[in-house]
This record gives sequence, structure tokens and C-alpha cells, in this order.
Amino acid sequence: MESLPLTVLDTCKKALGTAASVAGYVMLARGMARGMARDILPPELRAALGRAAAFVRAPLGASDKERHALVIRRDFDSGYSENELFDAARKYLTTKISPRTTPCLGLGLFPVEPDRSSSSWSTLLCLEYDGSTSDHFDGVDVVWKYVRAGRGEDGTTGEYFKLSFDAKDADTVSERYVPFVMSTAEQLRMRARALKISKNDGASWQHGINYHHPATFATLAMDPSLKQAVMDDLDRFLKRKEYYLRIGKPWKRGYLLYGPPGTGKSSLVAAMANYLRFNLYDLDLSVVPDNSALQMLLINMRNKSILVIEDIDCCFDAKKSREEEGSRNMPEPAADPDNTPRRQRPQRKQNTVTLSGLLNFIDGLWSTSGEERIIIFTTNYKERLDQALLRPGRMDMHVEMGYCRWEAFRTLARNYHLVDDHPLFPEIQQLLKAVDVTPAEVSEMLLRKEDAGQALQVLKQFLEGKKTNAKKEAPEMKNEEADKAM
Ligand SMILES: Nc1ncnc2c1ncn2[C@@H]1O[C@H](COP(=O)(O)OP(=O)(O)OP(=O)(O)O)[C@@H](O)[C@H]1O
Repeated sequence: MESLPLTVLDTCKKALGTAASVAGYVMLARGMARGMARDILPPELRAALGRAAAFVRAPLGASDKERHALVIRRDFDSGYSENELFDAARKYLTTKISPRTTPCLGLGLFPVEPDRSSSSWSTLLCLEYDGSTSDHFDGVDVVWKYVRAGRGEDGTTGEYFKLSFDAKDADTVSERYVPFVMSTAEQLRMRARALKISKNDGASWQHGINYHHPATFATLAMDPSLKQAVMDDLDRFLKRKEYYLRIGKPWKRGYLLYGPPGTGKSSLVAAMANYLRFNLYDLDLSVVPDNSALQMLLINMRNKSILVIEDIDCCFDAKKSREEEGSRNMPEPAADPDNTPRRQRPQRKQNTVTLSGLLNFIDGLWSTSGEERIIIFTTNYKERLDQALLRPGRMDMHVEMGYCRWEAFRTLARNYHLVDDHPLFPEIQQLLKAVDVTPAEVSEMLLRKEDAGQALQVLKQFLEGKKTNAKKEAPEMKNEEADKAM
């Protein structure tokens, strides 16, 4: 027999159980420490599994038809340690079973958060004892069976999943399929967890509270291609851990959302958080005493999170920032174009947090203090922002949230009244071309009546009113401009 290093033999003796006993079971044993499921299978364990599979196969001269199996027990060490992989497998299998295809399944009700910090519960399907289901991965067929063999002499429950496959597929299963099962389970866990939002109280984060904003990309009314571009950007960001490492860049991404009040900037932040299942940190810079407090706040954020700074234009004195940055060619802030703000913004008091302090974190310190971070600035007045913030490369993506046009309206009509078409649509389409109206205003009109036709009628009248007002205002504005010119 090919000699193996002692550690591998040890692992195999413990892990393989009765592996060499003809049927060739490979048992995933000790070492499945808590938290492993969160990190996907570590490379060493993956390698050990590969070696173990080869070790079992080689001496037996496994033929293509021979079946091998991995046994994933619920607990080890006489019940002292739980096997995270067992939980991961159970979670993963919920995506593979359905009452339509499996005659008998278990059904349970579980709190969304294991520590019951959330009041949400969800139902979960699971295989019944001796129930089985098949799966297909990269050309490999596997069968999962859920077995309970009664409490063993060592005190373990004897409850396990048996994952069987053709002997020739042992490497694929152990090196790629098992990690895939674990990462899928992790994604499901992330998706199911309740999101938290934390706000800062001066220099420290308050305890996060549950965040249940209903906005998703499906409910967001915005230009479809822009929406897709944001989603693609987020997907790319998530996939690129290795890439960021390789090019030596911090694994973070910055977005600047700008547009008039009521165009959905906060809704987009919520949709992004819901899409990624990232927690939110809502940073109020006006109560942060200085740059070092800012530093502590940013360092104390957890990974897989979004930092939001709303109304960034109100956070810094542009003139002071200009001096601070040594920039002489900044344009003066434009006149306030927003005559009727949807809500009055609080005037932020000036403090000693500086724009350069913040930018240092975006570029520098932030990079070393965490990963999978997203930072989002929102503003109603992009033109008021300091050039230092707008410089290419500073914020990775600038997203303009604009007035409600035809495609955005269709999303709202579908959301609010489940209508995809209506005789009033053509008129509304024409009006939306002529009138600047925010999605918030359109939503409000659509909510005024329960009946779709009546709601659309209300909206049409509202848009007509806006159009008439705009026509009246236009000549007045022309006169004012002419007066100024004289
Ligand atoms: N693009 C949108 N898609 C769907 N709903 C929207 C959109 N924009 C606004 N709404 C509706 O209007 C409400 C207010 O919008 P939201 O707070 O997201 O706008 P905002 O641009 O962040 O405004 P502000 O600049 O005043 O903070 C939302 O709760 C939602 O009901």
C-alpha cells in the first residue's frame, strides 16, 4: 500500500471510519470546526479529502461502476462537537427537494436568526429519515440519503447524510462538490438572516436594529439598463475576491447616487442591501467629533456591510474643503434648483471631520481594515460636491436617479396595481415625456385609489396639472432671465 503521512493516515482512520471495508465509505470526521461553513472548505481540508478519496480508491482498484460515499454525521466526539457540514448539507438540500417530486418530506418552522433576535420565522423542508434525493454537478450524479441508525456506543446519535457517487467521481465530489454545497449553504444563510441597520451615536455605533425595507430591484422604478448595470456591478464585485487580492486593491466598492428628492436614492440603497444581504451602517457625520473618531467608526464596521452617508453635499463646507485640498479652480456651488423639497433637510453643524479625513479612509486606511465593503454617498446636488469626491476612481460608479419616465412608470404600475397595460397608458406615456415628475410623486398618486383605472385617472390629471403649471412658469422664467440680462 502506498505510504501516507501519519497525519493523513490518522485523519483517514478517524475520518474514513470503515472506509477500507469494501463498500468504501469516506466519513468526514473531526476538524469540521464551527465557522468552517462560513469560510467554505479550507484548502488543506480539501486537499486532505482528495488524498483520502484517492487512498480509498487506489488499493481497492475501484472500478467505474463502484459506488463510494461520504458520511456526514451530525455530531462527533460523543456528541461534544457539532458538524457544521451536516447543517450546511441540510440547508443545501432544501434547494433540491420539493413535495412535488419527493413523496414524503419533513417540514419545520425555525427562527430566521438562530439567537431569536428577530421575530421572523420561516418554514423549512427536509428529507425524512431514509429519504433520498439526487443531484447533478458538473457531469457528476450524486445521491443524498438521510439516515438515522440509533445512538451508537460512543454516544453519537448516528444521524447522518450519506452522499454516494461513482468511485471515479470521488475527486470531483470531494474537491469541488462539497465546497459548492458549503458555499451555497452559506449564501442561503446570508439570504435568510435578518438585516441590521446601525446608526452612529457620536463616535460609536449603536446596537444594530432589524432592517426591513421592502425595496428590491424588482420594485425599483428606474431606467432598466441602468438598473441592470448596477446589479451587474454588484455581482461582479461579489465574485472578485481573488481578483482584488491579486491586483492588490482593497475589496470595496463606492457608489455615488444623485438625483432630485424622491427619485429613489434611499430606495436604491435598500434594494442593494436586500440584494447583497449586507447590513447597513448609516453614518451621520454631523455628530462625529473628529477624524480619529471617524477612523474608529470605520474600523469597527463588520465585513459584508454597506456604509451610507446621505446628503454628502451637506456634510462639508465646500469652501473649507477647497482650501484644505489646495484646489483653486473649484466652481462656486450652483443655485438651489430644488424649489419644493419633499422633506426639509436638517442643517448640519460644522465639525472637525474633514473631507480629506473621509477621503483618506476611502482610499487608504479603509483598505486595510476590512473587506466586502460598500460605501454609498447620496446627494440631491451633485454639482455642489467637491471635485475631490467626483474625481475618476474615487467613487466607482455614479448612478443618476432621475425623474419618472415610461419604463419606470410601468414598474410602479405593476407594483401598485398589477397592471401591464391599460387604455390610459398611451396618454400617460406622452405626459411623462413632457413633465418632470418623481417616482415618489407617481407612487403617491397611484396609492390614492384602490382601483387601477381610477388611480391611473388620478395620475393622469396630476400630470396634466403639472404640465399646465410648467407652461405658465416658463414665460415667467424667461422674463426673469431677460430682466437679469438688462
Ligand atoms: N425609483 C423609485 N422606485 C420605486 N419607488 C420610489 C422610487 N423613488 C421614490 N419612490 C417612492 O418614494 C418614496 C421616497 O423615495 P426615496 O426616499 O427612496 O427617495 P430619495 O431620492 O432617497 O429622496 P430624498 O433625496 O428626499 O432622500 C419611497 O419610499 C418609494 O415609495
